Amino acid sequence: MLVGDSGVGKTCLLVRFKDGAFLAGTFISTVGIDFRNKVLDVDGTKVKLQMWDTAGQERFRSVTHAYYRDAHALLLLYDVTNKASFDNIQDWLSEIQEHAQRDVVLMLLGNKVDSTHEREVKREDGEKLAKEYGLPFMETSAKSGLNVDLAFTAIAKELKQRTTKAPSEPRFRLHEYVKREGRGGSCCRP
Ligand SMILES: Nc1nc2c(ncn2[C@@H]2O[C@H](COP(=O)(O)OP(=O)(O)OP(=O)(O)O)[C@@H](O)[C@H]2O)c(=O)[nH]1
Repeated sequence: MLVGDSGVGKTCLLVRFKDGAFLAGTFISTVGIDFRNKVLDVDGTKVKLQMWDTAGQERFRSVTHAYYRDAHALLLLYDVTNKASFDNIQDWLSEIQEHAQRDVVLMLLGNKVDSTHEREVKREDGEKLAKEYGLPFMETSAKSGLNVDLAFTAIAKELKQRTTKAPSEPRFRLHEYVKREGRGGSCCRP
């Protein structure tokens, strides 16, 4: 499930992952909740991800609350060009604590990293916040595609392990995987 303020790029991130395209142009806010499926090959196993795209607008909050309970993983997004969306992360974390399952997989993403000139949130600030809450963190761009597949693949690997891991299999380590595989945030032309 993707959560975060309105306009941070949740729908675009999902569309980039699902269809490999960027939704440029007019911003159409999600109403309530929407979902898309994608089947991934994770180390030889087919994993079907059902991805719920929530509305960031305050007025839909009660609708999205109802979905937290069933979510296995949450991608919490802010927009690196919008400081307010970053400042609101703490409030989102409180919501998550209140409504989501205790063992939900949670990842923090700073999106729109392609907009280098408009950046208002430094990468280090994202890293610091993530560290404070013990969250895996990456900067992404739905526009350039930076780290988008990686974020969803990491989640899929973690979820697959939680359901099917044999005792003899090595443990998948989400934090380490994201740190190792994630690419730098301020490069990459669209
Ligand atoms: N430059 C840039 N723009 C982006 C990126 N992702 C989204 N946008 C733009 O940001 C605006 C909002 O994107 P959405 O994906 O609709 O935002 P949302 O978080 O789903 O918004 P709600 O549905 O209201 O919660 C759109 O105009 C997008 O084109 C990105 O990675 N880079």
